Amino acid sequence: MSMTDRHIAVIGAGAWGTALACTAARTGANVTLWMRSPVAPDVRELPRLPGIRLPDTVHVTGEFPTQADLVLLVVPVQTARQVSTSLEQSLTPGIPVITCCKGLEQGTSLLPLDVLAETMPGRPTAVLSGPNFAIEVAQGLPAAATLASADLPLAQHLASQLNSSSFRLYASDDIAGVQLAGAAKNVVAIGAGIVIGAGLGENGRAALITRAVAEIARLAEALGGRASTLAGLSGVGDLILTCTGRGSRNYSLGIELGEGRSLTDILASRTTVAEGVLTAPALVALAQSLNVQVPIIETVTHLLSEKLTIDEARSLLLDRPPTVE
Ligand SMILES: NC(=O)C1=CN([C@@H]2O[C@H](COP(=O)(O)OP(=O)(O)OC[C@H]3O[C@@H](n4cnc5c(N)ncnc54)[C@H](O)[C@@H]3O)[C@@H](O)[C@H]2O)C=CC1
Ligand SMILES: O=C(CO)COP(=O)(O)O
Repeated sequence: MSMTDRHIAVIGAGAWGTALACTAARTGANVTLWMRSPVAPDVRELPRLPGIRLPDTVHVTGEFPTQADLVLLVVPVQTARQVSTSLEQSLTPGIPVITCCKGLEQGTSLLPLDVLAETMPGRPTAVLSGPNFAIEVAQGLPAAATLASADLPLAQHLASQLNSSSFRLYASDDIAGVQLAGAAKNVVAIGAGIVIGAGLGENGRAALITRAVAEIARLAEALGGRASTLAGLSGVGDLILTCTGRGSRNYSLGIELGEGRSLTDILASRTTVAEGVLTAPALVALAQSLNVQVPIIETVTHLLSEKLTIDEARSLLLDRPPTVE
């Protein structure tokens, strides 16, 4: 099959789905982009990424695909169960689905691939995660990400299908580590934003990010993942981007919280998803069930639910007994 005979289906036309449709089109594939409220076929600019013109080989549709070479699921993680359940009814068995969601399901604390194992049993699946602001990927600026599957040859095949000269993909088989890193970095980014918004300084932010790596690595290992994954694109890579880049919705939400705005006010003024807000309590529940200590993630969760003030949170983290690194 030539590269141009391929069909990549993208489910979800938010910022990230729109960007992934653009990068998939750059591989030479034909792309269908599923939208809840589809626009007319001649509309070439979508609301979540204004200023980005969709390539001619991207076709926007309101119909789920029945056939494709691979499918990217790019919806907010809290809707992954509902959307994948509907998708499963039309998609031919055996077609691989790659989740691009970053977060844990509220209530169950399940990682996206565990949700798909329930809604799409038996289907080959993988996860895509890395330091990737949608707008830059859509513009074709250089970026890289990890594509992980429990089946490494499948991960390598899928990575080769999405790889291009602007979007470089690395294969992995550490699905627990990659998914957990992608979920947790959103919570850590809220914490990093709070540090900056409250004027606590860049030293504090660097310390918070670094100690969070240790926390996430412990959790990843408890779930059967590898601590070394945290040194990769889905770990430190995405923490660097999301905990320092003003383009991050989670980090900017944290900054506003640190400046004293209430979570309710901030969320009311936004239309885009900040996955860390609902993932934070789900991560705490997961850590408790695995008996893993996650003081930073727990503190951010308490700040979000206003169980702690910023002053109390600062004391709680800094007054912990000294330990070895
Ligand atoms: N924006 C980014 O730079 C990146 C986002 N991600 C992840 O991708 C996922 C999606 O994020 P974005 O595209 O940025 O979100 P977004 O906030 O830009 O858009 C979300 C989209 O999902 C749709 N949607 C909401 N509820 C739905 C439902 N019940 N059924 C179907 N569609 C529904 C909305 O209409 C909207 O188009 C998140 O898990 C995010 O963490 C990952 C990497 C980069
Ligand atoms: O996942 C992202 C970058 O890798 C996007 O981060 P935000 O969801 O915080 O904007």
